Amino acid sequence: MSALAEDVRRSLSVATAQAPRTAARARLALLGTGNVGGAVLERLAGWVGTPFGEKLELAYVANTRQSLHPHTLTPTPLPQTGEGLSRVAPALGEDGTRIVIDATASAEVAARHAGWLAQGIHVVTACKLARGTSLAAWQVIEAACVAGDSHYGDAATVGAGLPLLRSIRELRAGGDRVTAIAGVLSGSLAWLFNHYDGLRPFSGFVREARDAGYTEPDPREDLSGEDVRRKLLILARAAGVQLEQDEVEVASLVPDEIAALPKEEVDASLPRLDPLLRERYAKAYKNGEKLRFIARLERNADGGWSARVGLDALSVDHPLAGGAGTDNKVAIWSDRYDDQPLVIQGPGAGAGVTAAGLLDDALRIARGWKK
Ligand SMILES: NC(=O)C1=CN([C@@H]2O[C@H](COP(=O)(O)OP(=O)(O)OC[C@H]3O[C@@H](n4cnc5c(N)ncnc54)[C@H](OP(=O)(O)O)[C@@H]3O)[C@@H](O)[C@H]2O)C=CC1
Ligand SMILES: N[C@@H](CC=O)C(=O)O
Repeated sequence: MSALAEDVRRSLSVATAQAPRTAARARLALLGTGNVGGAVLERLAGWVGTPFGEKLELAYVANTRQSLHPHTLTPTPLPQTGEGLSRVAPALGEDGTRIVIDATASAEVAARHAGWLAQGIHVVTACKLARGTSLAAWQVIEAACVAGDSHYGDAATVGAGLPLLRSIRELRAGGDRVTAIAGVLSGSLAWLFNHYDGLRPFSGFVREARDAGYTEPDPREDLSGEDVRRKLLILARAAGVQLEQDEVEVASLVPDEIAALPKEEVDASLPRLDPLLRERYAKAYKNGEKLRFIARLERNADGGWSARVGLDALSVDHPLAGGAGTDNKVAIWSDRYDDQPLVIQGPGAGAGVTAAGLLDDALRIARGWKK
C-alpha cells in the first residue's frame, strides 16, 4: 500500500471511510498531505463517531504524487499535477455541500480556487497565494464567491487560525473602521527570534524551525518577509484597505545571492545568514532591545495608507516584544479601540493549530456558514 493510502488509513477507520454517502455530510477534498494536511487527517480521525465527524466526509485526498478516494483506498499515481487538479471537482460530486481544503503551498492549486468557487464548491485554505498576492487575484476570489454563492474559509492563512480575520470582520460589521494594525505575523520568525541567542548559529535555528514544520516549504519565503507581506495584505484587504503588493515595503533578511539560488541549494547556503544576524543581534543586545519581525499598516494624515514589514529592535517592555514559542501578537486599532488597541496573541504556526483552523472553517460551511 502506498504512503498516501497508509496515511489516510491510519487516520480514518476503513469502516467510516466506506460508509455510504449521506446528504447531511459536507464532502471534502484535501489537497496536501504534508505537515498541515497530515494534521487535518489526524483531526478527522479523532472525530470518527462524533457529531463533528457526522458533518464531514472525506471524498478525495491528493498530494503531488498520488490521489486517493477513501471509499476505495485505491491510490492512483498522478503523472502531472495539472491533471490531478482536474480530478478534484468530479470527485466531490454534483450536489450537496462540497469543500476543497487547500493544505499546499502551491500557486497552481491557488490558481484553481476561483474556478471551484464559481462552480459552487467552497474553498478552505491555509495557502496565502490566492488572497495574499495581487489585488486582482483577491478581487477574482471575491467575485467567484458571489458568482457561485460559495464561501472562502481563510482563517488559517493568517495567525494559523487565530481569530484575527474574524475580529477585523466583526469590527467592520459593527460599524468600526480599522485605522492601524501592527504585530508579529510570522510563527517561524517569532520562534527564531524567541530562540536565537547570538551565540549559536542562526542557520541552525532556521533548520530547527523548518524541521518542526513552522517555516514554509522553502524557508526563504519566511526569511524574505514575503510570507508576512501576504498576511499583511490579507488583513489589510479584510479591513477594507485595498493594497497592492508593491505598496508594502519589505525589508528582507535574505541576501540577493541566496534569493537567487535553486531550492535544493538553500540549505547549504543558510550559514551565510549567520554573520548578518549575529551583527543585528549584538547591536540590539547592547541597547537592551529584542529583535522582532514586525508588520505595520497605518493610515496617514492624508487618508492614504503605509505598510511595511521588517526586523525591528524593540525595547524589552514594548507591547509587541512579548510572547513565546511561535506566538503571533497583533494589535488592532479601530474607532472603538482608538487609544488602547485590541491585542490578539497565540501560536501562529504549527500543523495542529493550522489544521484546526482549516476544519473550523469547513465545519462552519457544513453548518451553513453561521457564526
Ligand atoms: N506549517 C504551518 O505552521 C502553517 C502552514 N500554513 C500553510 O499551509 C500550507 C502547507 O504547509 P505545510 O503543510 O507546512 O507544507 P508541506 O510542504 O509539509 O506540505 C505541502 C503538501 O502540499 C502538497 N502539494 C504541493 N503541490 C500540490 C498540488 N499541486 N496538488 C496536491 N498537493 C500538492 C505536497 O505534496 P507532496 O507530499 O507530494 O510533496 C505536500 O503534501 C502552506 O501554504 C503554508 O503557508 C499556514 C499556516 C501555518
Ligand atoms: N511559515 C508560516 C506558517 C504559517 O503561515 C509562519 O512562519 O508563520
